[in-house]
Amino acid sequence: MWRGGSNTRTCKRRFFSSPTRSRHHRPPYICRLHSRGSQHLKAMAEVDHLAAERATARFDVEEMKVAWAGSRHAVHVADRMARLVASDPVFRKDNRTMLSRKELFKDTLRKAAHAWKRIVELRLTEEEADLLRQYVDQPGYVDLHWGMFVPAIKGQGTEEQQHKWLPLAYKFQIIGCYAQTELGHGSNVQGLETTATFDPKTDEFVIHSPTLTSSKWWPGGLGKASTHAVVYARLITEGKDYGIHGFIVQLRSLEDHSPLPGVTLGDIGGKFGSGAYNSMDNGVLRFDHVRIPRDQMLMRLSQVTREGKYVHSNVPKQLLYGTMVYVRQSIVADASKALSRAVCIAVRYSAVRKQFGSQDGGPETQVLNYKTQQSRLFPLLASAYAFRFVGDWLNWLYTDVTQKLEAKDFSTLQEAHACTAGLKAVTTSVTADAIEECRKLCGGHGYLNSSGLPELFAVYVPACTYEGDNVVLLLQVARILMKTVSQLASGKQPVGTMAYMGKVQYLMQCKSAVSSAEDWLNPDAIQEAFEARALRMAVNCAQNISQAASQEEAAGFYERSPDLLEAAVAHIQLIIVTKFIEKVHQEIPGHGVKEQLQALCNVYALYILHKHLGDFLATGCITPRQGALANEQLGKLYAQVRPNAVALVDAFNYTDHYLGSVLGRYDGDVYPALYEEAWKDPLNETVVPEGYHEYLRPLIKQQQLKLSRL
Ligand SMILES: CCCCCCCCCCCCCCCCCCCCC/C=C/C(=O)SCCNC(=O)CCNC(=O)[C@H](O)C(C)(C)COP(=O)(O)OP(=O)(O)OC[C@H]1O[C@@H](n2cnc3c(N)ncnc32)[C@H](O)[C@@H]1OP(=O)(O)O
Ligand SMILES: Cc1cc2nc3c(=O)[nH]c(=O)nc-3n(C[C@H](O)[C@H](O)[C@H](O)COP(=O)(O)OP(=O)(O)OC[C@H]3O[C@@H](n4cnc5c(N)ncnc54)[C@H](O)[C@@H]3O)c2cc1C
Repeated sequence: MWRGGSNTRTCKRRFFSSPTRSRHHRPPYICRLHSRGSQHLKAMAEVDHLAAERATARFDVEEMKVAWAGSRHAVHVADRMARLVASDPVFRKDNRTMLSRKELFKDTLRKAAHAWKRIVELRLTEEEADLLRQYVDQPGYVDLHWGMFVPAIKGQGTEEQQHKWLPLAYKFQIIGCYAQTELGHGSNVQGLETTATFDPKTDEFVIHSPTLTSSKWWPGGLGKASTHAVVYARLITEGKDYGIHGFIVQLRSLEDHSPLPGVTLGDIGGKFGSGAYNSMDNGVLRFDHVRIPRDQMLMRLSQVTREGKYVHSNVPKQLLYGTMVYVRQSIVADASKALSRAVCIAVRYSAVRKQFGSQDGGPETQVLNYKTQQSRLFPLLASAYAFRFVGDWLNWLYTDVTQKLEAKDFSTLQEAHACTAGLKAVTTSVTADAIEECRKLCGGHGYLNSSGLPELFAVYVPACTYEGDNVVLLLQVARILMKTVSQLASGKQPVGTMAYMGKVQYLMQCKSAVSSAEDWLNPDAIQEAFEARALRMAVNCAQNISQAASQEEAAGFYERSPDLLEAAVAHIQLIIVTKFIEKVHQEIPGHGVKEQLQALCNVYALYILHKHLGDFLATGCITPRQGALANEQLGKLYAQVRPNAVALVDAFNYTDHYLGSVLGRYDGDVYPALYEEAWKDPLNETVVPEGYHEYLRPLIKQQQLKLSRL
């Protein structure tokens, strides 16, 4: 029932079925020096400025690529798709931040059309097509069409409805978006105001926006591109409001793209940053009594009969939220991609950049050698790997839950909701902050658009808000935690990622046995500390809520919500640490690969412990001395990561095109690239700037005149 999204890692479905493939190779970087700006620089031969760094790696990078990507097949396909995109001039993106909004939007339409043409020509599989979409790396209507419109129909449409609408969507004969959020309500889905009133006389629903605040507001692809939408509206039949349901509504003519009668739509305007999410036409939509046939209500979960009777199938009504659950799990996988891109740029540049420390005219110190740089950067590197592995696990969980739902087993619905909501919230918040930290780690040059980091940040930050505001989602996790704690007394054994709570007697009083820094390398010591902290924080919250004198539970929850947020974060961090530990316990081939992952796993866990030391100490599961030992061990781990750092980011296997950063270039030759990039700015198109004769010259002349009068 949540057959919304396919697991693209395993899906081999071909859009078209011939095996013909073209091979593309990474073009060697040619340093094209700008004619005006760099006459004094000689064209340089290709040099690997990071070769010395790569030589110090103590593991097999090719095998680490496999561990990162998930399989040899995944490395191969990703490699092929990345090169295919990088070698195609239509997918150029280095000028993106200089385009006007209109140019950027047209460029997005062009890229999407070209991508589709290549997908058809090369007969790519769904897995390959999705990778191609990712490497094109420009948000656009196709994301919502494939990522939400199609999944909503698959998950909430009947067989008949799928049969009718999906072939049209698969061939782009219609373009769809997901129109849920309104001007007045986004987080509170039950508060949406758009109405869908059944008219038994004509066998139609009348879709209407009764107030300004009921205007649909934000849906991506709605503003300019979509012909159709899945619209969420209050279903009213026989005079009764049955709450939110999904409806397929045509918005624009399939002939000339003009809005259909009764439909008002447009783009909601420019967004944060240059380039970035401005390629997306987030839209506004109002309905004035628009009529659609009854069979365009998505009727898999509930139906309205010809006579207007409302019938709800015997399934949980939360299945209506299935599309959001699907996208939330894919957002976790995306977090590791965005974070690893930022970290790749910051690590490579930190290895190239030198400041201070020159002795007797010798070279200065690579900034990567500063312990402060390492203590800011290596936890982010470890987090990228942690998010990658927890993302893989979440993808598995989602697939598993989907299969269970198909068999009408709803027992894991709550687990899926808690994990997708919580992991979406934690990974996106950490990633957004980490991209900004990587910008600072790159010093002044990180602030240039050509570093790639400002745009990456601007395009990424809305992930903290869309698909559920992170605070709202963490409060959902907290509610489930409180429910689980309250059931412990009745002897009900928690399952899945909450199973550790079943060890309540032990975890509430255990004391860590760590007595040396090395003891923190023991995964059991880490696991126990994280479990004890998460459980004790949850139990403390539950006690405080119940003690909130004479208050109702909801009021107590409201009062304690800041603490509940922290308890939810602790629970989610435990999941991430657990999944990383489980990953490292698996058989991992390749010289030194397992050892590196082990080190990164320890960095991730001990960094969290160090950062949230207050939580661990307050709940009493570790002592201040044990906290200090964890920090001591962390320092040793950073030293262990240092010689491997560049190779660890090479293992992400990103092309220079995808990274889109002069600072993160594979060859580390950043200075000529920075220099060259500066000259491409439109301001440098003329030597004397436009406006000189109007504003600068008169000013200077006026001052000169004043001076000459003195
Ligand atoms: C050319 C190239 C072609 C390429 C071809 C490629 C092909 C490949 C295809 C793959 C493509 C993939 C692309 C993916 C890209 C995706 C891009 C995404 C971009 C993102 C754009 C953004 C979109 C949006 O933002 S959409 C709008 C999102 N909105 C929200 O998230 C709203 C948040 N609010 C809520 O979810 C709810 O209001 C909530 C949960 C806060 C409260 O709900 P409520 O109904 O009021 O309920 P409540 O009382 O709190 O809870 C009741 C009960 O229900 C349980 N619950 C809640 N939610 C769920 C759930 N989701 N699942 C299960 N259970 C749930 C809750 O726990 C309560 O339980 P009980 O306590 O037991 O009653
Ligand atoms: C780039 C982008 C793309 C989007 N794409 C789509 C799309 O394709 N389709 C679609 O339907 N929607 C889309 N959205 C809308 C998005 O899903 C909503 O903006 C999101 O769900 C947050 O809802 P809101 O805007 O109502 O925030 P609000 O809920 O108004 O949040 C405002 C503040 O209130 C706080 N808050 C709210 N409720 C609570 C609470 N119960 N307890 C404590 N604090 C609370 C929040 O934490 C936040 O700090 C998109 C949004 C963005 C930014």
